[in-house]
Amino acid sequence: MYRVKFKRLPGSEDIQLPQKMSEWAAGFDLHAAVQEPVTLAPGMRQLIPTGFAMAMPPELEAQIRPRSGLAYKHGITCLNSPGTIDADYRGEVKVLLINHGQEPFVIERGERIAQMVFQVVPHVDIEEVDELPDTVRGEGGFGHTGK
Ligand SMILES: O=c1ccn([C@H]2C[C@H](O)[C@@H](COP(=O)(O)OP(=O)(O)OP(=O)(O)O)O2)c(=O)[nH]1
Ligand SMILES: [Mg+2]
Repeated sequence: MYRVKFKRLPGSEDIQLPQKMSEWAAGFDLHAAVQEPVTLAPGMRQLIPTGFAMAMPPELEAQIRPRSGLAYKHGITCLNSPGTIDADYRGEVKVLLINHGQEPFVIERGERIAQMVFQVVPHVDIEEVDELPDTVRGEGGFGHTGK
């Protein structure tokens, strides 16, 4: 079990902190901390505040992912999916939504707009070399094994 600290930001006291909607949900739903309803016209993107900042242990990252219901019903998704929240980021968590649908979509204050999934991220040291170890695959890729 990892402990992650959440801090509500000024003006967002009424916004629900990220919340799991079922016991074993992978994601914590994120709520829109928009002051006024925001209308996303078809094809448009908007950075939506969530009203909180957080601090997690350095072995974690958090991914911001779309909600499938919004994607299926309205074409609303995260443009940079999955968004990456670094363990050392202390700014407000924001969600970059895009409307891939045909209709304008209104985001109301407090609405659940995306979800956040925590992951353990291996920290890696880079070593520059002249030769890489051989493999059977070699440089084959991008469908070289067939359809
Ligand atoms: O959907 C997202 C993606 C990122 N961030 C915040 C947290 C993350 O730690 C920071 C930087 O994100 P990223 O590394 O993806 O963006 P960048 O363009 O590389 O910016 P930077 O130069 O600040 O790292 O922005 C969000 O709030 N929401
Ligand atoms: Mg970056």
